Amino acid sequence: MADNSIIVVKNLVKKYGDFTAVKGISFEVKEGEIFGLLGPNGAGKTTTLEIIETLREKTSGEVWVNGFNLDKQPQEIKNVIGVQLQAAGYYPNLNLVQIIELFAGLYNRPVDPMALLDTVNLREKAKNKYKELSGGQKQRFSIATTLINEPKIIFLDEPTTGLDPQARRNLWDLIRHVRDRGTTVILTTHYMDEAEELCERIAIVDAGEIISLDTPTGLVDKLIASGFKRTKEVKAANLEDVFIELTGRDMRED
Ligand SMILES: Nc1ncnc2c1ncn2[C@@H]1O[C@H](COP(=O)(O)OP(=O)(O)OP(=O)(O)O)[C@@H](O)[C@H]1O
Repeated sequence: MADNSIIVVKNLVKKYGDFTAVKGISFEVKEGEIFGLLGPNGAGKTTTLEIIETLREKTSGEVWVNGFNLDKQPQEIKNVIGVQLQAAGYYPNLNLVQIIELFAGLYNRPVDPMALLDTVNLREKAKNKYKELSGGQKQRFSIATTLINEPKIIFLDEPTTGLDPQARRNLWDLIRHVRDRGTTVILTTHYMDEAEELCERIAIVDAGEIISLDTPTGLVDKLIASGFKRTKEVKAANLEDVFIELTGRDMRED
């Protein structure tokens, strides 16, 4: 294991009955990086993530997180990771501060809810209920919930799905900010631009296998070196550039 690998996955297999969703994958995530699992629907990204998070049983293989073995030290792993708490929406009558306090209680940790809400730019929504937030605000709040226990690693499953371009950029900035504070980030996405923009290294997952793993530039260079040529001429801007240029980078009531 390389010294700076905070996650090590070896020959991980997950079967659901007769169906093998994860087919013996191996990869390492380095401390302090943003690592992406990129792949189409059903590739096995969420399954892989949730096994590492101790939320799903694996069929075989080995996993270490921060040096802790998944089979022997799951509680130690839970203590150093932050997961998105989907349950936030189950508390319709609690406001954001109360939800944070509730989860901090579960983690048995003191927390400063306003400081945490500041991190994700939601201070002014502190007294609002979760259901009153927009899609982008919900996503930001869900990132805040990963940070409650001051984890070494956070896991984000499709963090920007369903957001508009401004909100996506805002969330990318937030994820980079979290990483800059020293937290390792592992995320899943099926957006190429997100992986390219945000991730230091990407594992491309398809049908339960890692078919390539490298930096975004490394992946593109490999393809070019193989003789690949685009059939269509590429313009210096794309439709998303047009949209951002016309509507601006400012956040909406996301
Ligand atoms: N609990 C389960 N029982 C049976 N099959 C499952 C279960 N969870 C996932 N699968 C199957 O395993 C495969 C991988 O699913 P997974 O959710 O890990 O993919 P994914 O890459 O995260 O996809 P998506 O991008 O759609 O979220 C899929 O074919 C899915 O139907």
